[in-house]
Amino acid sequence: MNFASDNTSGAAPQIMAALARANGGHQPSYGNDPLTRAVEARIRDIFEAPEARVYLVATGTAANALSCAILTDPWGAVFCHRNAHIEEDECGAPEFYTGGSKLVLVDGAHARMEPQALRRTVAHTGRGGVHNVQRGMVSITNATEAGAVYTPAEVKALCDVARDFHLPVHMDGARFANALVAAGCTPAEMTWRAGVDVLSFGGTKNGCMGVEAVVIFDPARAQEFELRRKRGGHLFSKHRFLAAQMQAYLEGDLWLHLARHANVMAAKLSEGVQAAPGAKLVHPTEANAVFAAFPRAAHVRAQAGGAAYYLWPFDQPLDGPGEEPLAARLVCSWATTEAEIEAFLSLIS
Ligand SMILES: Cc1ncc(COP(=O)(O)O)c(C=O)c1O
Ligand SMILES: C[C@@H](O)[C@H](N)C(=O)O
Repeated sequence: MNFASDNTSGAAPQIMAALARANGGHQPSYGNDPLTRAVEARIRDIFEAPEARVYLVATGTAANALSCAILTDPWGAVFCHRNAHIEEDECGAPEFYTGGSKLVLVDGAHARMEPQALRRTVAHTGRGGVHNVQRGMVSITNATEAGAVYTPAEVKALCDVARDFHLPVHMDGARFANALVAAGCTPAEMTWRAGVDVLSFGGTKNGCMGVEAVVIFDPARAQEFELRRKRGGHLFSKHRFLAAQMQAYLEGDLWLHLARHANVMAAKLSEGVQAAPGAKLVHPTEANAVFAAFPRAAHVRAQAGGAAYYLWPFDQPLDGPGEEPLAARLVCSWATTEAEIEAFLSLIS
């Protein structure tokens, strides 16, 4: 029973088979191979964006930090939610790769930025001239760090605020497939049609071994990304192995099938947890993660029974003071089974 993260799942068999198939003979390096060309074209097709530029990297943090670096000056603010991954879990990589941009935090329920809160925060920034950081860019996470999903209309509402201040928008889509399946829209509707300029299109959490695609909808921004990717040490020399994963991921809509499975498992788990004694959701279950509080005794039984998961927030101890129920983050993936869910529910009920 592993609900610790979708990062703990293995790679889907189709991905591993694709890696083995791609391992024959010699291929041009650094992304000059035919497989990479094919994947770039496929992604432009999926996003209905023939002018988009596509770049593969191996981690979501690299995708996010390099995306921020082409969207803001070092003296610019990166407006993001206070629980954004780029704020809480990337060890300052966005600040590092941008040359020192300041992350300016915005509130909103379920780690979704609230448009008026964004507007107020941006309006307040940079009014003191050289004495203040300037307005730089906006970064949205979809699905969010609290398992919620922005609809295209909600993405557009934030992008409209950004546009009013002439700011570009990045989307951290480490779980983009989960958000897309949940929202039931097209990739274009969830991104550039809503006003997103650059997308970190995740594959790793959703069944790949390690690949993320940065999709840059304005080709004028591409050259700088190419230089920053190489300079940052994120240009894979045996690039065919990133491309092979991404090609298999997109083949036959595998990416959507894997995400749908994870979301369905999370919905099943969420329903079961809510029926458990003393349990309640702390965030809505909209994608592949369940955020719920349940009694400490249930946590003790679950962990003694072999369930792997994190308390939420991550750093609180199970044996700390107090009697109130403790919250947990329970993440489902392409590999989650109904048997795992039934076993977990039996332990907490
Ligand atoms: C929302 C979100 N964005 C970005 C990342 C970064 O991905 P990576 O750990 O591959 O750097 C993660 C990691 O799980 C994540 O949860
Ligand atoms: C660091 C942790 O948040 C990781 N990104 C995960 O979602 O599991």
